[in-house]
Amino acid sequence: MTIMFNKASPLPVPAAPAPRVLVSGLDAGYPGRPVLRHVDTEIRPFTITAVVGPNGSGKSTLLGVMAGVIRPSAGEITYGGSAAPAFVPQRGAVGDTLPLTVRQTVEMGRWAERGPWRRLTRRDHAAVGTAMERLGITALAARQLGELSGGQRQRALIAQGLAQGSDLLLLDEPTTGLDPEAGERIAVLLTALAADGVTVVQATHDLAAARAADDCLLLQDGRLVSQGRPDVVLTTSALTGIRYPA
Ligand SMILES: Nc1ncnc2c1ncn2[C@@H]1O[C@H](COP(=O)(O)OP(=O)(O)OP(=O)(O)O)[C@@H](O)[C@H]1O
Repeated sequence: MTIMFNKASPLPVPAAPAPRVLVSGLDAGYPGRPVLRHVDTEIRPFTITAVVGPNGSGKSTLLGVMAGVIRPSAGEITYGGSAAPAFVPQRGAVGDTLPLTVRQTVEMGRWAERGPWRRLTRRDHAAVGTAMERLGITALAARQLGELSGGQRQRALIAQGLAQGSDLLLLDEPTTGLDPEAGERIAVLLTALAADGVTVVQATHDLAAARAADDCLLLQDGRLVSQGRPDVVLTTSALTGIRYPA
């Protein structure tokens, strides 16, 4: 007797989602100071990508290009989404002597859409309130930025980014200089944001944060020397090679 099996038709392989950011052949830097050279990479949507590398390797420059504040000298950057990225600069780059309350700081996140001089609408206030709540800083709303701890100030800056309502959040060293508890709080928050559909890219010197990311980009002297899962990128030899303490 011959038993005939129906040949199973192959299951359709789900297509990988389009990258949220696609970087091809990118060169960028500053007048008279080329930094990034021939960078090719893509940022997967709804993930956390850690950009790592030694001081001066070009992490902030890459974020600046993705944020649209540094113009590439060659190559292309394309976005798989319509919302402009929200950029959260290094905490040290934001003067802590500015006479701004936490609420005013977060409200500045609405300026891109509203402009600095127009009154905020009810929708703007709702976005600001939601961002402050999400970051656990509602009770600090009336406090001056300069009176806050490093972790609180960092959360105010992330809330400002969130208030922009973008699904692409670019953060420059969000946990640098924070105590482990404050850093962990931010790490948990970024994970929750990614789960809610935000694509997160963070430049970081924090090895724990890099290891917890979905993807890592390792820069050295402006070149992307490795990219992929953290366990593949952050090998002992790679970390020794870039003079990170392993
Ligand atoms: N505004 C600027 N004008 C000229 N050169 C700059 C400017 N900003 C950065 N650079 C230089 O570009 C190079 C890359 O700097 P970048 O800030 O991107 O590195 P990084 O990896 O983020 O460093 P770090 O870990 O210290 O923050 C460095 O050599 C730096 O000195």
